Amino acid sequence: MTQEQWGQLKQELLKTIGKNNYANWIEPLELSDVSEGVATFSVPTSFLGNYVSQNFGDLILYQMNRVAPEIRRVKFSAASMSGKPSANHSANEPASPSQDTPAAVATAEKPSAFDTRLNTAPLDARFTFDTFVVGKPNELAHAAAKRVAEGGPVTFNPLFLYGGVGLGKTHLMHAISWELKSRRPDINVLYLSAEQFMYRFVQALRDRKMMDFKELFRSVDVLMVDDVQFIAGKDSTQEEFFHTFNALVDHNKQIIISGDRAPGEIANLEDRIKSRLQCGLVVDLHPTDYELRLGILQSKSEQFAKTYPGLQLADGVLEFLAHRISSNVRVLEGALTRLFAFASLVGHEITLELTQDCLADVLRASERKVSVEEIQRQVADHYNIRLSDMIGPKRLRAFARPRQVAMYLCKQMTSRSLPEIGRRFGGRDHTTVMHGVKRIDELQVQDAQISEDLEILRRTLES
Ligand SMILES: Nc1ncnc2c1ncn2[C@@H]1O[C@H](COP(=O)(O)OP(=O)(O)OP(=O)(O)O)[C@@H](O)[C@H]1O
Repeated sequence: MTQEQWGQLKQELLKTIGKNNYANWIEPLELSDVSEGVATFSVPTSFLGNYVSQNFGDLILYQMNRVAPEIRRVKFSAASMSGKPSANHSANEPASPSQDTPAAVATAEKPSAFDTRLNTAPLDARFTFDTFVVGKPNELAHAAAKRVAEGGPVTFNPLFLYGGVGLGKTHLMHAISWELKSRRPDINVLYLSAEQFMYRFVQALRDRKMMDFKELFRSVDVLMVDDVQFIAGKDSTQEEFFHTFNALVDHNKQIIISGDRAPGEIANLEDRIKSRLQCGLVVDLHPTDYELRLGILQSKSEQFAKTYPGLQLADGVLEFLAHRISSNVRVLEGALTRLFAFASLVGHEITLELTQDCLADVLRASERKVSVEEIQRQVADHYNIRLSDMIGPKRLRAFARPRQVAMYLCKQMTSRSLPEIGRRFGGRDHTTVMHGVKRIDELQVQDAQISEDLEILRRTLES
């Protein structure tokens, strides 16, 4: 197992356990040695080693075995790779006790993993309903998740949550799980990613423990499977998933599934599974809008204020970020974390200027590239006129005003020069464009309708 192979394998792990778990638990691992069938990882603390070993140890071993079948064990050692002492140990101290994850050979002597418990990814303690900010784009998904989390009679089965990257699917699933566990500690809730399902299934096949596997999955009261698109194209796993699904539904057990798109749109997913997934309630998490982003930023900055007491946040900073970072919530959160950490380091109030400095790269990356054509199309739509009339020579006010609005937006939202914009508007001169831009600049303060139009158009174009 080379460092390069480990690097590739980490990417697999990222897909399996999600970005949050990955960043917390896998990223800090350093592969320090592979010899005599044992892969040793250096970890910064024995706590981390312990945790990774318990929760991800066999997953790591399984993944490693795909490229290096000779590895029988993975070991997590709190001594650093370079031989330097770790934070907790002096150079002369022996390395802290490492935590070994037994390989298939060793597990054979132990009680089967299926007899004890499932080694699934742990729930993130921060992902609760309390910390989930609700807005228009996610209110339906939130309401459905809340309903399921009440643990009452099963009304829709399955609940299928879908949406783009970083929009809160995993957060909602963990929240359901936390809530169910606190309301009904007696019931058996199982949360896992679709890849973990596959991994368990493959392991059961390999260890000839299919009966245990089936029993275990059929004994849960609530089954949650995250990122179901992963099993697309994996025939035997799909087959097993289908049977598990049916057995649970037959016994009126709640199932909650998430995916990156609607069931019908997942390529290479068997039709019978698609149709089962569509049987219950299918709800999607829409891309965030400005208000939701602002709400999330406000809620997160209140939490940060507790970590960094005394740190001042200037007015307008959150609004600026909500306006400028329109990608997913993960990016938004990351930006805020960085901003607070940076400001506390330099001991400075978080001003707009500091924000622009500190987050220059994030802001640049999330600059939405809007084209002149897009703007023209949207504006024509908005004013209900034909595109050709807007671009063409007619001077009627009904066309001239929208034309000026479109020119203004092109100047604001693209990097095109005035002559270039002029060319795209039927070969007009750059002074005409300049005049139009100036006129709209004036009008947006005097005319409430124009300023509202601009706001709507900007938002549509940015989303
Ligand atoms: N409405 C929300 N309120 C508060 N935090 C949110 C909200 N939506 C997303 N987040 C946060 O954004 C981050 C990404 O969310 P999550 O991991 O649930 O996304 P996901 O939809 O599962 O993405 P992926 O498809 O990448 O797995 C998490 O830290 C989560 O807490």
